[in-house]
Amino acid sequence: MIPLFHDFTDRRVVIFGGGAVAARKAALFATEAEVVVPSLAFHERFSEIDCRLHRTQIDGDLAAWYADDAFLVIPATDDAELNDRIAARAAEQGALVNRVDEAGRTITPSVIAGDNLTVGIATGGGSPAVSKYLRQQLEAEFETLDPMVELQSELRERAEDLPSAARREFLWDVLEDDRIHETLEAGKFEQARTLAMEHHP
Ligand SMILES: C[C@@]1(CC(=O)O)c2cc3[nH]c(cc4nc(cc5[nH]c(cc(n2)[C@H]1CCC(=O)O)[C@@](C)(CC(=O)O)[C@@H]5CCC(=O)O)C(CC(=O)O)=C4CCC(=O)O)c(CCC(=O)O)c3CC(=O)O
Ligand SMILES: NC(=O)C1=CN([C@@H]2O[C@H](COP(=O)(O)OP(=O)(O)OC[C@H]3O[C@@H](n4cnc5c(N)ncnc54)[C@H](O)[C@@H]3O)[C@@H](O)[C@H]2O)C=CC1
Repeated sequence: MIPLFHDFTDRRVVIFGGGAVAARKAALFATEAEVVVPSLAFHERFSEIDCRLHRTQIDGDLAAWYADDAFLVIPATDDAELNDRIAARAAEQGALVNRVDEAGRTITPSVIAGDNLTVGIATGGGSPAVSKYLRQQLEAEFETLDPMVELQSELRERAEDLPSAARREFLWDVLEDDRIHETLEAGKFEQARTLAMEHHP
């Protein structure tokens, strides 16, 4: 499987079923997309998620109707046979389908989303728990690496006029300077920038 990052702004995501798994998917996609959730019942977590809840009984025709203008459809009911039907009707409408009860062609990774840095982790459906475990391990690194992206973006601009080899060396000297990592981790961005500029040729 090949990871591909997609901007979900102005995309519609329809999640069928309102259980715990659906709520986790909704929390992720609602950060960008317009999320609609048809279901008979809704997990309490939905009260904190910015999405539209439609209380309804789902069948194949309704699934096709919802899928018509959806970019991504997530069949997330606890009824595998119903999920099969939703997936088939959504695919007919040309929507992407993310099954939650088996590894299909599209899967949701574990995500760490910083202000600047995004990490997505998947195991091809082999072990979602390992994806989650690695996400938890990497989250600690994020406190430094997320602001590091901001710093590096600035430095790339400041180093625009350097010959490309010198520019690359400057950026890597900053990346490999432990003092700068520690300073960023302490939340002292200005000080990190000053230390970084010491490497500027
Ligand atoms: C194929 C996939 C389809 C998809 O959902 O897109 C899928 C399928 C299934 N998951 C199952 C179980 C669990 N899923 C999790 C957790 C997550 N599952 C997620 C994604 C995916 N899950 C896709 C593959 C991702 C990959 O390739 O790694 C994550 C990463 C993203 C998210 O969903 O938000 C999220 C972690 C988010 C985070 O916190 O970082 C845990 C861990 C836990 O709960 O502690 C368990 C229990 C332990 C275990 O089973 O491993 C079952 C059995 C259900 C049953 O038993 O009934 C199936 C169905 C099957 O395997 O047949
Ligand atoms: N991808 C993942 O990470 C995981 C996937 N799963 C899979 O996800 C499925 C869903 O899990 P949960 O959210 O825990 O289930 P759940 O039982 O909490 O939620 C199912 C939801 O579907 C709704 N529903 C069922 N049939 C309906 C119908 N005909 N019309 C309208 N609404 C209907 C219910 O009202 C309920 O809100 C599980 O069956 C399992 O196969 C489970 C754990 C993790």
